[in-house]
Amino acid sequence: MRSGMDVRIGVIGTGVMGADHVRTLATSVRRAEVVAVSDLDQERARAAVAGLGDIRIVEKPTDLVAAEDVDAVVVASHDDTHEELVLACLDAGKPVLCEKPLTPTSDGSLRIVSAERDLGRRLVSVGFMRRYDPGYVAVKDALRQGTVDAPLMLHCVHRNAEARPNLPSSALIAGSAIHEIDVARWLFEEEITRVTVHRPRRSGRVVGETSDPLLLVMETTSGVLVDVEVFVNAQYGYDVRAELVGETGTLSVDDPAAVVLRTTRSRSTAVVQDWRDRFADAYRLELQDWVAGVAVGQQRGATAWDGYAATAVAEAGIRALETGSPSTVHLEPRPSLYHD
Ligand SMILES: NC(=O)C1=CN([C@@H]2O[C@H](COP(=O)(O)OP(=O)(O)OC[C@H]3O[C@@H](n4cnc5c(N)ncnc54)[C@H](O)[C@@H]3O)[C@@H](O)[C@H]2O)C=CC1
Ligand SMILES: O=C1[C@@H](O)[C@H](O)[C@@H](O)[C@H](O)[C@H]1O
Repeated sequence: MRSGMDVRIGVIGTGVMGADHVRTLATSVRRAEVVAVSDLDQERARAAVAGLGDIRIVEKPTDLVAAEDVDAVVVASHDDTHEELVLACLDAGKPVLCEKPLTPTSDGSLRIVSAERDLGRRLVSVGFMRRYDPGYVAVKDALRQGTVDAPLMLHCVHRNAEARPNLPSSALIAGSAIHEIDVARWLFEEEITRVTVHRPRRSGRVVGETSDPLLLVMETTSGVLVDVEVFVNAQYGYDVRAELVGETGTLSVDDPAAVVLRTTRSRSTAVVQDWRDRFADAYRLELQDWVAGVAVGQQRGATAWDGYAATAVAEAGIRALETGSPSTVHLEPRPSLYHD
């Protein structure tokens, strides 16, 4: 990294999330300069950089990783491309912020953990942005200060307005509930050991075979219970909430709606459409912290180990979904590189 200079960033994948990250980095993150993007779909790449100044489009993502003027990389392409691209970044010795999930399988994440361990320094951050959401951060701070004494349970709601037809049921766990998996590990600073998945009556609004909604129940090492309702065809909007129950009180994270409308004997607030509205601050703060870390040679946010552990829990959840029985989480020993 060039000391005192802006961090020059390349973004791979300029779809929904990648285009959002390009715009946020280019307009709202200090010391960040987006110099290049790459997408299989050139049209999407062009649209993502339009009006943002001099950002070049690189055809092959591996050329972007290798480019001399790229200091650090954001990976926001499809899940099944993450492993190869993150490993290419590690090969090139470049910091990388990879969108969640780190990889679709825990074996793939372990290969990244091994490569990073061999390198002897942490370069990988995973896009678990809720760690930056002011509501979740306030809960973590309150928990640390002992405001509600020891945690006993965490109740979570995770609803999307609608999902694509025939979304695999496993995606409710590996694509959506993986955020709650990460939140629970991060809040309680302990691992999840067992997952049970219940299938309530299926919503008649689901197009295709998806089993929707699902209810996950997870247990942590010390016995905290975490339940997550995942409902990706909830129709009315995007709704993510959580309530932590402690020994002396509760801590809730609700949708931070800005305006309360009172009219003709009613009181209402809007429900957002999707995660880009709900977590806009979290994405910006995550990118800001990542860039600040890259500038001083520090890895920030969720690590490759966190990415691996979350995927291993999601895998246990998918086994539980398929078998109808509780499933134990298998984790390899945590390398010393990830002990702080
Ligand atoms: N942190 C969060 O809240 C969210 C994270 N995500 C994650 O972000 C990633 C992207 O998701 P979306 O933007 O929703 O998908 P998307 O389908 O809108 O965009 C993905 C883009 O990647 C491109 N792409 C695919 N393979 C590529 C390759 N090998 N090289 C270059 N470009 C390639 C596609 O052409 C597409 O433009 C996924 O990993 C997803 O799980 C998605 C939504 C929210
Ligand atoms: O990661 C995300 C999406 O992929 C997923 O589909 C949504 O359920 C999550 O809330 C969002 O943050």
